Amino acid sequence: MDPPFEEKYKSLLTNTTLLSKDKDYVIMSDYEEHELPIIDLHRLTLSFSEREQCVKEIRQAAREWGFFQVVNHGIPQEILEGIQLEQRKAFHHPFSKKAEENILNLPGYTWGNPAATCLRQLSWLEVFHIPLTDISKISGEYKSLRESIEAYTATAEKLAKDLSEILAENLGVSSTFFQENCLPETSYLRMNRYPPCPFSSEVLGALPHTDSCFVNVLNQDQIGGLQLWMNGKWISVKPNPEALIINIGDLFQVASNDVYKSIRHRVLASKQAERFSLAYLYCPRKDAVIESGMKPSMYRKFTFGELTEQNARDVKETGNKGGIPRFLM
Ligand SMILES: C=C1C[C@]23C[C@@]1(O)CC[C@H]2[C@@]12CC[C@H](O)[C@@](C)(C(=O)O1)[C@H]2[C@@H]3C(=O)O
Ligand SMILES: O=C(O)CCC(=O)C(=O)O
Ligand SMILES: [Fe+2]
Repeated sequence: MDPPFEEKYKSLLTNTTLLSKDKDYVIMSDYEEHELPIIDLHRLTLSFSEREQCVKEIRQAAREWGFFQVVNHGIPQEILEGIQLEQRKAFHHPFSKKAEENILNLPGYTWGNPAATCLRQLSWLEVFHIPLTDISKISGEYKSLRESIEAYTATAEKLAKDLSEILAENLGVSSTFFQENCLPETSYLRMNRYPPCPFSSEVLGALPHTDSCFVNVLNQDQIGGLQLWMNGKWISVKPNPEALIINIGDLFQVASNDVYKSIRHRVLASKQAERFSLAYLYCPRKDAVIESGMKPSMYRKFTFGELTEQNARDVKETGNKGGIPRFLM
C-alpha cells in the first residue's frame, strides 16, 4: 500500500478494545452541516459605506464564528488552479520518493502520525509543511511547483495582510505591525492530502487543533470533512467551490483578548475519496511580540518564537500543542 501505514494502523486498532469516549475523537455517522458566513470582498474597493459594511461583517464573523468564507478575494483563478495541480503532482510521487528522497529538499514531509501509540493519536493525512523561508531550496525537476507556490503565496499574503489590518484596526495594534512583522518569508504553506481511509469510522484525517498564526487562508476541495467545535459539538462545514475559507488563529485570539475566536477544528477521513487542502498560515517573525492592547489583558505578552517552541515541546511530551492557554495570566 502506498502510503504504507495500513499494517501499523491495523494493529493499533485491533489492540485497542474500546474507542476513546472523548468528544474530540468520537466519530459519528452524521453531523449537522453548516454554511459559513460568506463575505464579498469586492465591497472593500467600493464606496465608503459599502466598505464599512464589509468591514463590519468581517469583524462580526471573526467574533462569532472564527471561520468565514470570502469571495472576490483577489487570488486569480489560474493561480489557484496552478497550485492545486502542482500539489496533486507532488503528492502523487511514490511514497519512497516523498519520504526518503525528500523531493522538495525540505524537512517538512510527514505521513500520518509516526509517533502514534494509541487510537486517539492516529491521523490519516500526508503533509508538506513548507516554511516560506525555504522555498528557494525547491529546485530542479520541482521548479514548476516552486513557481506555483511563489505565485500563490504572494497573493495569499496580500489577502491575509488586508484582512489582518481590518481585524486589528480597532484592537490598539500598531498600524504598521503587519508590514513590519509578517514578511513573505515568515509565513508557512501547508499542503495536505487525505488518502482514502479503510478505517474512516475510527480514524480522523486531521486531529483537533487550533492554528498557530494570525489568520489561515484555507483552500479546500469539494470532498468535505472539515469540522468545527462550536457550542459543545462538532459541526461539518459545507464546501463551496467559489470561496476560500479564512480562519482566525491563536495570535489574533490573544491580540483581541479573546474577542476573536481561534476555533478548534478537525477533519474526518473518507473511505472512498481522496481529499486535498492548502493552508496559508500568516505568521510573524519569531521575535515579534504578541500581546493585547486591551486592559486587563488575559494573556501575558510573549514572542511568536516562545509560542512555537512551547508547542514543539508539548507535542513531543503529550502529542498535542498546549497553545495559548499556556500564556494565560
Ligand atoms: C492540519 C494539521 C495541523 C496539525 C498538523 C496537521 O497537518 C494535522 C493535525 C494537526 C496536529 C494536531 C495535534 C498537534 O496539535 C499538532 C501539532 C500535530 O502534530 O498534529 C497539530 C498540527 C499543527 O497544528 O501544526
Ligand atoms: O484540510 C483542512 O480542511 C484543514 C487543514 C488544517 O486545519 C490545517 O492545515 O491547519
Ligand atoms: Fe488547521
